[in-house]
Amino acid sequence: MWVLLRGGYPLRILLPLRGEWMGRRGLPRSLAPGPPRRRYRKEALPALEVPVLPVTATEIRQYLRARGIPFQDGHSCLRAPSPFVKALPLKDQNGATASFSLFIDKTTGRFLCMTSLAEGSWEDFQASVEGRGDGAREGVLLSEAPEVEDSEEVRRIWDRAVPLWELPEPEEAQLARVMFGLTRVTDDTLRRFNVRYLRPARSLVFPWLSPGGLGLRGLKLLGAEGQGDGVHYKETTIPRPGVYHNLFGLPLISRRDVELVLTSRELDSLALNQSTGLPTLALPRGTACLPPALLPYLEQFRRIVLWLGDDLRSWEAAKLFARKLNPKRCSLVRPGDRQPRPLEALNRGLSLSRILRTALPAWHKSIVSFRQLREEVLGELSDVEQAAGIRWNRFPDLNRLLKGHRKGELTVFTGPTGSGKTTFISEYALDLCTQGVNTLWGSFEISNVRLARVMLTQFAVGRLEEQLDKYDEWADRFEDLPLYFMTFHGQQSIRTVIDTMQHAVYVYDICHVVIDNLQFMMGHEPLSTDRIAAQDYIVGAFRKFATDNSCHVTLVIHPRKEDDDKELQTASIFGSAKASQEADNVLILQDRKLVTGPGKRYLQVSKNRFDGDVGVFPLEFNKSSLTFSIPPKSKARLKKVKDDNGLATKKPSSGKKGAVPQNSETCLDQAHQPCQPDPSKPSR
Ligand SMILES: Nc1ncnc2c1ncn2[C@@H]1O[C@H](COP(=O)(O)OP(=O)(O)OP(=O)(O)O)[C@@H](O)[C@H]1O
Repeated sequence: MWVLLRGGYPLRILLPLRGEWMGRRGLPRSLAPGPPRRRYRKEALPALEVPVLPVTATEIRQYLRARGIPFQDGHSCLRAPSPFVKALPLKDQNGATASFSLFIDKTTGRFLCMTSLAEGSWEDFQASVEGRGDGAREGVLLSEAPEVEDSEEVRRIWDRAVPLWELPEPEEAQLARVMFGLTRVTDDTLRRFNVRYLRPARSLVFPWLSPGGLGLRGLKLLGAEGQGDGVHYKETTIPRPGVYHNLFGLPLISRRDVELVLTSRELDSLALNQSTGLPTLALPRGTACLPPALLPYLEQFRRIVLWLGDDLRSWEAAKLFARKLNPKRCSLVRPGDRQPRPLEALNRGLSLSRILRTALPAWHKSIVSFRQLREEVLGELSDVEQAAGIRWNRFPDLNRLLKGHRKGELTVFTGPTGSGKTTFISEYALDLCTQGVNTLWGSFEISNVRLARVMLTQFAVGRLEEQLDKYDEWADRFEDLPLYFMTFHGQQSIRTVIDTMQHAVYVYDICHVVIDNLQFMMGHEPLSTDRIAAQDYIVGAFRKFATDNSCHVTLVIHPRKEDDDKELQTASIFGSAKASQEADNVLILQDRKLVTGPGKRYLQVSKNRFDGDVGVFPLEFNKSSLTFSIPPKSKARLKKVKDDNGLATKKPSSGKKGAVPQNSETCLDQAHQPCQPDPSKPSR
């Protein structure tokens, strides 16, 4: 992840540009493995695994009672004695709690045994309790052991890294402290958290230690790089981010700790712990996600304060994570000028304990007064750019009209049959996904393989058929996107689809779901005798899902049959007016080939609830890259439009994390570059 350093540190530091000496993970070649690596993975794409019948907390409790297994109800998990360790004699209440080392996630049924590190699905647990299959232990996975190759690399890097105070040149240590904003963090803090420095990569190294602090399971490297007047941080994890489940700081937590401050960066945890003495943990992937696999480690805390950052995205993430952790025990530190992120607060000489005392409870009843909302409203007003959502890199005209992609909205997308709806929506979603928007695809019409092929071509902005030698390189990068696919094909019931989406939001922190298309949910409806009522019901279900889960849903709906030479309108969406009423945005792919010749399409924004701007802009299809992004020759036209709106003169944001360039030239140039990972966004 790249994070722009903010705060009052001297920023004019000359740092080497990344060049030839860097290997695949951004590590010096001497430390990176030799030839490009291919790993065999069973699934090339992260297809979403959902239990056939999702289990509920009530069913889990009933099952445990029926089997005579004692359990305790926790915040996000049930605790029970683990069948994977030898039973301890139960003497007293404390003894019982200690021996209850099995944590069963109340939402998914997945379990983790903290003693043996065995883990598995609810079905695995049932099979082992019932002694089915190959016996109790064979049915479950042991917590993913690092690949040999990874563990060698981890060990090699760790052994070459040294504590900052052991660097031979004091100037080098001082430069590193300045670069990482650590001038006020003491050696003692760095020692307690076991932080080292890797000289050849000019990176801090944060270890991922096994419970008990003995084994080394992985590493995170944090590099700093000069960029203009600023410094960018870049994170690299081993193993790769998807399985990097480290709660940094865990070895320092005692069993008796009942309060915790959760941060989104290791450096923030250092600052917090040093200045408040409170137990603190850092999330492995910042504000991108809170994997449920980590929840058992957080069960012991009666109170958790989330202090994730200083922007609106961190605030949104804190609210979402609090839901998973049980909002009743969570408080949130609101971003604000006097409440920056912990490391910056330390460097500015602010009192971190005082800021913690201002944390707001995450839980409130279903009725709120303006008093509770006023801070939220202020946040939106003072950060208009982030409140408008994430901007597309490839579609500046869409930014001009819709302003951005926001959580909790419903977008309805329609267009004539075969006009390129799937192709367009694939690029539109891919653009957001490359910027760290965790995306779930429900492609009911075309197979995931075909869809992924289209997306990969769009990602590489070119035909891969003719450059198969580059396939692995692109596929490796594509694989690291936070992109998931539902494995449904053909007709599905809306209930199953919503359950799957719910599961994905919980497990993968999905914030954008694409459903292509709604007609595939209508066949199984009990209301199918009345197709219009069925569609209304389904649209209502997606609307509710988007609002309840603060997740954007993009829904493709076929138009009703109209004359070929007529343009579509909002009223052309199949069914009653419900779809357009419920939608926050309505997008129509207009096919004016009869007038303008084949290949020419227009995208019309015909509803925009956020700020009302509607309009139309041309799309030109590029058959080899399957992209619709604005071709370079439209630059002048677009620039004029931007100038007319006064947007082209607008400066890019102050460099806040999450901000994207607004300058139209920048966006256009990016539109036809092969998609390089955006350095200001999580690199996964
Ligand atoms: N503007 C375009 N000009 C020419 N071909 C296009 C254009 N857009 C998409 N295509 C091609 O047309 C085919 C159909 O595209 P796509 O599946 O995206 O259409 P669709 O509108 O989703 O279809 P359906 O109505 O069946 O859902 C694909 O092979 C795609 O590459």
